Amino acid sequence: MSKRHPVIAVTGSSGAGTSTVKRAFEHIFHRESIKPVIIEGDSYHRYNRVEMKAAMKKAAEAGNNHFSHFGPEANLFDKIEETFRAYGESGTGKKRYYLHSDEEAAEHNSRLGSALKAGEFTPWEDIPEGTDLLFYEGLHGGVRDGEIDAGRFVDLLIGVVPIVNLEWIQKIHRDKAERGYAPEATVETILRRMPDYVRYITPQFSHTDINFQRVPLVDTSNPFIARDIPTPDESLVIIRFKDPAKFNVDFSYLLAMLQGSFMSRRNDLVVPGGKMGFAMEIILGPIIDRMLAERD
Ligand SMILES: Nc1ncnc2c1ncn2[C@@H]1O[C@H](COP(=O)(O)OP(=O)(O)OP(=O)(O)O)[C@@H](O)[C@H]1O
Ligand SMILES: O=C(CO)[C@H](O)[C@H](O)COP(=O)(O)O
Repeated sequence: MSKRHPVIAVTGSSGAGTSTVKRAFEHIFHRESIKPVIIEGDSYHRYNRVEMKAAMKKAAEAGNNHFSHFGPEANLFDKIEETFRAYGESGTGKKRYYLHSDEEAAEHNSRLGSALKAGEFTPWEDIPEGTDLLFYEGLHGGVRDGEIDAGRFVDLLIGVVPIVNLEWIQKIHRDKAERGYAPEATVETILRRMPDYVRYITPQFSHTDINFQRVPLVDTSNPFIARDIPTPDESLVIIRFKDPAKFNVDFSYLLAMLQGSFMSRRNDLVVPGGKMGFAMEIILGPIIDRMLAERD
């Protein structure tokens, strides 16, 4: 655990909503004049898009149809752990980006003067000096694999976990709207990733400090034909604290502030979906403030 250089990680499956939660954090950082270095989990993929296709084909020829972006073969788990450790020790490290789309490629090409294409990585760059904290958002912020345990160097580990039907609806919609993938292709991806999902994604949520689990209140029985993502008002969010005392969580205060909220278990607070952003601000803002105030 670091005090001088705190590390915060938001971890969740593809389509879970970690990018959406990142935006809530960005509001907190902006309002509190906090200078983060933001690390995107997809930058720790092992292969670019062309290489990944070739690696999947090779694995399939050897009888493995489950080679996926969720597992250790297609990611640099050791580098995630090393980045958290190095930043925690010295506030330094390297970062890069995986360019999902032409828009993202254009943005980085104009910054770097490069001609990178969608599906490629930017070169590794030094993390700028003088940042207040490292903020990771992606698939594997708390991943464990053999000797690797990325979460041991994380000061605040947050899980973003809609129930799985909702996660798939969100993934299918986002992949179509923002990444141009047909729903059938996304369903194939979900199927291919399932063994790694169970082995490497879900176990993280037993080690997270706080989980945000969105639960729809409308029928999502067949996520593969759903036309719309249930709206915030059509959902509840279960917020589960692993150890409320660790972060001085005051449930009475939260219940009073969050109209319509209730406790469903000793550590589980339920809030209306539309209040998720507000709940994040009043829960996470003070935790981050304290983390920064306690820096030695
Ligand atoms: N709380 C929410 N309410 C309504 N829609 C949401 C919510 N969270 C996420 N979504 C929607 O779900 C889709 C996926 O969300 P997002 O892009 O944040 O996922 P992600 O976890 O970052 O995925 P990836 O890791 O693959 O980039 C988006 O269309 C987003 O608008
Ligand atoms: O969201 C993802 C993982 O979080 C993507 O599936 C992954 O980054 C690969 O992207 P693509 O298949 O578009 O190259």
